[in-house]
Amino acid sequence: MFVSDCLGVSPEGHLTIGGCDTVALAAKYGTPAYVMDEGNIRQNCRQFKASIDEYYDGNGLVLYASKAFSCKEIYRVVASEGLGADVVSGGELYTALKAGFPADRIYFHGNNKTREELIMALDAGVHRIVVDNLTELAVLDKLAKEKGKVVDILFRIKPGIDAHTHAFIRTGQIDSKFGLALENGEAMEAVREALSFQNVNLAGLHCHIGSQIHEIEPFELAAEVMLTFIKKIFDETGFLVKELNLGGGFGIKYTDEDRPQKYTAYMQRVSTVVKKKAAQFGLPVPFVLIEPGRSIVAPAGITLYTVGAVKEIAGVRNYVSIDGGMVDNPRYALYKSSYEVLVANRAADPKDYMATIAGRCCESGDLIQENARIQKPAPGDIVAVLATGAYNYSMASNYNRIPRPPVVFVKDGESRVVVKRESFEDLVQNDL
Ligand SMILES: Cc1ncc(COP(=O)(O)O)c(C=O)c1O
Ligand SMILES: N[C@@H](CCCC[NH3+])C(=O)O
Repeated sequence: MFVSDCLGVSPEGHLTIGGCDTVALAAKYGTPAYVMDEGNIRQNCRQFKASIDEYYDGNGLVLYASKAFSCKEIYRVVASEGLGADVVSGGELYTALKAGFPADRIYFHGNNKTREELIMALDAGVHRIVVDNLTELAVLDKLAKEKGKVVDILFRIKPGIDAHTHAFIRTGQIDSKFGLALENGEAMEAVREALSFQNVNLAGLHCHIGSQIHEIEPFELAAEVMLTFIKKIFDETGFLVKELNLGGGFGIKYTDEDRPQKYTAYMQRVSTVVKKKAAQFGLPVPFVLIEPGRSIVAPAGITLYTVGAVKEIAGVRNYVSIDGGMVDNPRYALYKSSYEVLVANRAADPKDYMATIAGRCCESGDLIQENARIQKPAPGDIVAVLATGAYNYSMASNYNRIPRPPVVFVKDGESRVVVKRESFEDLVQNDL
């Protein structure tokens, strides 16, 4: 019935998540509020883990790409499910460490890590630093030398795959700010340099072709390109790359139009390519990592808002104003992303009203959805936007000095706050 199977409707016609009534949650925690079903997050972690174990014969690891949603509790949850984590900034690393996430399961990414972040990662003893470019490689080797360490690295490679997704979230093609290109010899030059350096150890390669991808073929192509590069490295230098991180990017269902692939189908088809190519090249199958972010947390989350004014502009459109907007979910403003929206206190009623859901910022583009079909709302109703568990809280801002909403975890009918609502005092705490 809904885009995510953690959602349902109560006998009173209220939307439920993780066995909790969303109208009661809105009354208890206020709105706007992010609500996430911990059970759904854990189930997603388990599905990825089980399928990587099955298709790579236990020779693989799932990393949670924590840019999708980062707070202390999510690191605790994914750590307890046996996943590693991909962090992309000093802030994410700090949060993970504060949550007690084991450093030896942390992979540190970023296309322009600062010197301070590299030092922080070295001091923390993260498992791998994913090096983006030659400048970073040289800086890292020097920093590791100063600390008397040898740091294990992966190189981020652009496999030259143009995945079918929004241009802003496509990353695998040569015209991308991320990583080292194969076409112009830059990637091979980086490998040779790393092999000549004393304080970096080339543990493996990484690629990530983009996000919200529904086809499996681009992932198969990327795996083939990466295996071919591993073979080229072996032939030209004699060095055997033992670890291959194939990134994240698996699409999820935001609306009924989305047709995501089953993750087991992805794992089955991509592992077949990896094994086939390794056999063809006479090389051992590398240790394989994947980095899902969105697909672990997005389906588990919803955002609850309260309706303010409803402006019906005859012959133009109906604006339904909510008490949040681009500050807590900038994805429509950025990418025109589609979402399913409904009135949570009348979830079973027909969606017979066309509404543009407008936020409260001083921006005409502050919209959550245009011309969406929802139940006709009245002021005071609770609106739910579905599948907001990824890239919502993590991309939220304080524009117009609006405090960020809380994050509430639900599970089996119980709820608890894992991130408190920001207060006005929080907003001024760094002001002098
Ligand atoms: C390097 C890297 N890994 C993993 C991810 C996670 O992607 P997704 O949330 O689409 O699974 C991203 C974001 O696109 C990324 O840049
Ligand atoms: N933030 C983006 C995805 C970027 C993925 C990170 N590399 C989104 O909301 O879809």
